[in-house]
Amino acid sequence: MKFTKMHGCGNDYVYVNLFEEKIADPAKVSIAVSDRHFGIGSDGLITIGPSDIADFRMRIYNADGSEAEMCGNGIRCVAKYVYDHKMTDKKEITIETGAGVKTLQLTVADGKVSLVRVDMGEPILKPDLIPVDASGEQVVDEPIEVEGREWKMTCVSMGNPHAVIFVEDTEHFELEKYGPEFEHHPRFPKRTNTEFVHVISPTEASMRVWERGSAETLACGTGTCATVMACILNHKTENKVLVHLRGGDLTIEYDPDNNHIYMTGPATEVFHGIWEEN
Ligand SMILES: N[C@@H](CCC[C@H](N)C(=O)O)C(=O)O
Repeated sequence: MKFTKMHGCGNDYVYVNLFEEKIADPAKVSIAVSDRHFGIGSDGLITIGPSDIADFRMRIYNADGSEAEMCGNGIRCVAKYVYDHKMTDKKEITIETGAGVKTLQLTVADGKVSLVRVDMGEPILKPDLIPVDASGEQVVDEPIEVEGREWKMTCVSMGNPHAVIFVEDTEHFELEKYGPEFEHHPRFPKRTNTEFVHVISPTEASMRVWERGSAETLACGTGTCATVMACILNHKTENKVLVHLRGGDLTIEYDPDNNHIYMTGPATEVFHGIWEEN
C-alpha cells in the first residue's frame, strides 16, 4: 500500500490515496500504521477518495481504529496532497467529510501549497448534538467532576465533540492523568476530545489536547476552533485568536455575521513509502 506521511502542526497522519489504492479494513490498518514502534508512526489514518458532492472525500481514523467525523489538521493536508500531487489545479476546493462539505482556500508558493484556510462551518452548541449529557441549551462554564475534582467545561462540536477546560498552566498540566478520564466520562456518550487552554490575551491563547482515540497529539484543528468558540462564549477573547499548540500555531477567526469559524494553518508532507501488511 503506497502511503504519504503528512502533518499539520505536528498532528501527523498516514494518508492513502484511494484513487490508486484499496483498503479493506481501514480501522485495522489505522491501528497498525499508527504504532510508533511497530508501524509507520502517526495519530491515525486518513483516506483521500472520490466524492459525489464535492471535489474530494476524506475519512479519518484515530490511532485506536475509531472513525471520527472530521479532522482540522488533516483536511489542510488533504488539500496540500491533492494540489501538490496534481490531482487538481484549483486554489479553492471542496472536501466531503463526516461533518459535511468544507470549502478550502489554498495559498501556493513555488508551485506547492504553503498555507490553507478552511471554512470549518458553524459550531454546534446544543448538548444532544455534541453529544454531552446536560439539561440546558448550551454547556458553558458548567461543572463536571473528574478524578475527585470539580472542573468547569464548555462544550462545542465542530462535527466532532470537544470539551474545553481553562487552566492556568498548560505546560505542566497532568494531561496523561486527566485526559483519559474526560475522554471516557459518562457524560460523553460518544467519548470526547478535551482541550486544556490558557488565555494569554484577548487575541492569543495556548492549548494542549487529549484526543479521543489518539491520546495526546501535538495539535488539533477542530479542537482549536472549539477552543476559540469557548473563549468567545466565556468572554475571554476577541473573535480572531492566534493559538499556540505544542506543534505550531493556528489562526482561528469567528465571523458572527454568518456564524462560521475559519481556520488558517500550514500543511507539511514528510515522506512517502510502501506499507506491507504482515
Ligand atoms: N486531530 C484532529 C481531530 C481528529 C479526530 C478526533 N480525535 C476525534 O475523534 O474526534 C483535528 O485536527 O481536528
